[in-house]
Amino acid sequence: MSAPNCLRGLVRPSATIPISAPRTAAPRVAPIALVRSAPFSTTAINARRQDPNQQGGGGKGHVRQGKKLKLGKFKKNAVESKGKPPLPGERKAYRKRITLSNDNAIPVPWLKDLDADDLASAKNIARVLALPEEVQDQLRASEAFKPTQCWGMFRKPSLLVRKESVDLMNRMQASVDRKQTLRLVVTGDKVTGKSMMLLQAMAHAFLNNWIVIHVPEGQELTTACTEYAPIPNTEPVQYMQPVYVLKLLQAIKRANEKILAKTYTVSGHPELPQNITPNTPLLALCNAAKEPDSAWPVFQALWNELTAQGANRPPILLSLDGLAHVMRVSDYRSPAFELIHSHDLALVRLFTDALGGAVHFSAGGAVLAATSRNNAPRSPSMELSLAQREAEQTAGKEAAEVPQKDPFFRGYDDRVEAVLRSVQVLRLGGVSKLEARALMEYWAASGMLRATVDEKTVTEKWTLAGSGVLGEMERAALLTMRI
Ligand SMILES: Nc1ncnc2c1ncn2[C@@H]1O[C@H](COP(=O)(O)OP(=O)(O)OP(=O)(O)O)[C@@H](O)[C@H]1O
Repeated sequence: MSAPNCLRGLVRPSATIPISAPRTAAPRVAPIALVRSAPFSTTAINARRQDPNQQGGGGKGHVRQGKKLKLGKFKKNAVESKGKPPLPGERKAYRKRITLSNDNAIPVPWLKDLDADDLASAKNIARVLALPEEVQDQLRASEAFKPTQCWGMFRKPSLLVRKESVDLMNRMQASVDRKQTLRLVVTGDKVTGKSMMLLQAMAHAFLNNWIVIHVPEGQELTTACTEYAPIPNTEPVQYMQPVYVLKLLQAIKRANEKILAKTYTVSGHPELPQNITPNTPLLALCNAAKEPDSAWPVFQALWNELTAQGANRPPILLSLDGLAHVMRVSDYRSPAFELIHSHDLALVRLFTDALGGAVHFSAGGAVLAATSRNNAPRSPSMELSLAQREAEQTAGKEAAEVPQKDPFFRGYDDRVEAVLRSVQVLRLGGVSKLEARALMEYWAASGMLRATVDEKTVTEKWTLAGSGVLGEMERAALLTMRI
């Protein structure tokens, strides 16, 4: 209300009080004391409500009594704040969290820990063996366990020794005996146990004092989710991924600490931030990488040391899961905004060179890769090369026709074919009924399978799981128990 109106309201006599009420003979005095001012109000309706004489609608103005249109009556109440939002990376850490033990599972009395040569021994086929604690730590540091696997259901992380496991470990052992490098790709249908086969190879390597370098997900290198920078003086230009390499170096250090402390450099590395002289433990060399900036030069120095010819080195296992991701053009772009081929990323190049046979380990070793069916881009050249190698491998046993390129398809990649020209292929399928029974007996002994394990149940689950595909068997038998 404006100021003049307010003042007028204060002095105006009320309409209900007669100005000349006490008509007496007394001299007329202006009845200022009797004047009642209208109550202060903000609107005409309020003024009427506050005025007792106007109650009941006696006034001239119309007060609407019925329903009123209320805008926004269905608007949700503001959501209450539910505390602190998760920090960056917290959700991902939760998603990738690995639980290796379940206190509610029954301990299996007959479960034995793995020994150095258990995985290479044919007498252990169709047996379930547990991972020793030290190896669990090493595998965890290398990120060999996957959140999609069923580790969190049992008291102790254990694995089934398959016919193929023994075959692979024997090939690895034979290559070390001959001081050669086994180059092999594990492939097969969905959830047939390819990642688990890599894990078994790593467990065998750790138990036999090899140095293990493992790239847990090929896609982390090529989907443009980590920083990259061109490496000076490389032609054609190669790119380093400093943050990823620093993480990898730390994983290598944690997983191979004991063996790196006992292995010494053969040459000096004055180019590194911390001057490394000959005869320094490789562990100290790994420790020289404190910042992403120095990670790639340190990794290169470590790799040169590990592959130094004539030096006293332990056998080396280099492995990668999700091969298809590194067998294609990556999502990174060059300064000219052209897509970068995965093999121009220095770390991927290092792996593909080793898989292609360009690297020789002085004490022998293995370069292993596993394909994945869960999350993999199409790589026609990789598929074709693996099919060709497989056909060539079986050619001696049966007359298999080697698949040829489709002359009308233009999506083949020569660089991929060159890498996979001479690799061995290990195809995984379902397990035998004997192996399936061993695993089901372990599930039942742990209290996770509430059925009598007999011929009928084993056959039922084995058949339901597409002839013993391990991931499917878990789905058929343990799905209800999955945490
Ligand atoms: N040797 C084994 N012993 C016990 N369990 C196994 C073994 N091999 C595979 N499994 C189980 O089978 C499931 C699938 O295994 P894995 O993750 O290795 O499959 P994969 O072939 O790598 O799958 P994808 O095709 O999705 O990449 C896992 O839950 C794992 O626990």
